[in-house]
Amino acid sequence: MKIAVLGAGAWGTALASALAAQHRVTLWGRDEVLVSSMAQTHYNSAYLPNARLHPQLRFSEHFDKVLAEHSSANDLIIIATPLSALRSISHKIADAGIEASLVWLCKGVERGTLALPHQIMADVFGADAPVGALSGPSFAAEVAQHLPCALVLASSHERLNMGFVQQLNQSTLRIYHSTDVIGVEIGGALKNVLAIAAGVCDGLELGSNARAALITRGIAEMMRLGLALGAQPTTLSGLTGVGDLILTATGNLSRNRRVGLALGAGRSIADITAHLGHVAEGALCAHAMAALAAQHGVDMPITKAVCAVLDGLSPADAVQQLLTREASSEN
Ligand SMILES: NC(=O)C1=CN([C@@H]2O[C@H](COP(=O)(O)OP(=O)(O)OC[C@H]3O[C@@H](n4cnc5c(N)ncnc54)[C@H](O)[C@@H]3O)[C@@H](O)[C@H]2O)C=CC1
Ligand SMILES: O=C(CO)COP(=O)(O)O
Repeated sequence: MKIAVLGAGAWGTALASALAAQHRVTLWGRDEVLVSSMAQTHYNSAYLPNARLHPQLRFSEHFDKVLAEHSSANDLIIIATPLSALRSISHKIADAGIEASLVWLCKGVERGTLALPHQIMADVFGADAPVGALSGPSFAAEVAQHLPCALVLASSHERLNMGFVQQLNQSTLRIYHSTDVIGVEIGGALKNVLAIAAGVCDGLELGSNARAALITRGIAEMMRLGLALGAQPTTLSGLTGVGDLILTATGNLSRNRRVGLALGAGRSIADITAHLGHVAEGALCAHAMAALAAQHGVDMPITKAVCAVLDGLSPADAVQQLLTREASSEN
């Protein structure tokens, strides 16, 4: 299969390299200098410096040319930018009038509109377009080292749901299919916010009991919001929900967890993001997530606490506020 990956950050690069073992893959990046250096060295020095990229992986900085080469219904285009760029890059793809299927990797809720990624795509391409979300517990650095990883491709379109899933599966990359796009996207968006909370908890050295409690109560928030939006409980407890939360809340490769650790250690969010070098979607969408929950009348105390810390409340005070809420039933 011919695949174009648009966006040469950590995840786009790692996935493109993994898929290049079985497909003809072109990685598009907007930074000419980085693309040229990747083509010469087969390393992405800016976003994934320790992984040698697959020798068959192709590179390009020519957006229109890459789209023209992946314009048929048999081709797949994977959008690997942060959520903030999904709408603008999708409009550029729509302008090209191509028939390829589209998959996005970003996780989050759009600020302002409170749209999930699939709603952004429906705005741009219409409700019946062959599009889908690829999500799940997947640190880019591990996928780039060919370590095993399981993902979910969620789409309501037959072409993606069965056809492409079969073709994308390979020995170290197991891809399940799902039609529960909302469930997959809510889990992926919220786990980033909850990973910040877990990082804060560990940054404050509150112990393993506290972290287990926080993650479990985070799952309760994920279930409440997901169910209110029409997600299936089995999706929320699956790879893209609880699975990705376990990874991101406990694994130090997570940028969101590292944001939380640094907040817990007393650093400001402005200082942390200025030095992170990557996107931390949880920090960008925590307020939108809280607004979405409020819109649906869903109580999300941990998400609200993360928003308060991002707004400058001291992490210790945020923890005190969480712990001293009125007693309530667990369920
Ligand atoms: N890194 C990881 O392990 C995983 C990341 N994700 C998600 O994938 C998305 C991308 O993450 P990463 O690649 O890790 O981020 P990153 O911060 O490593 O790289 C972001 C890339 O997007 C590019 N970009 C930003 N705005 C753009 C625009 N308007 N047009 C074209 N390119 C643009 C940047 O130049 C950079 O190459 C995020 O939503 C993230 O949550 C999902 C699963 C795993
Ligand atoms: O989504 C991810 C793993 O599945 C990556 O998480 P971070 O963005 O926190 O690094």
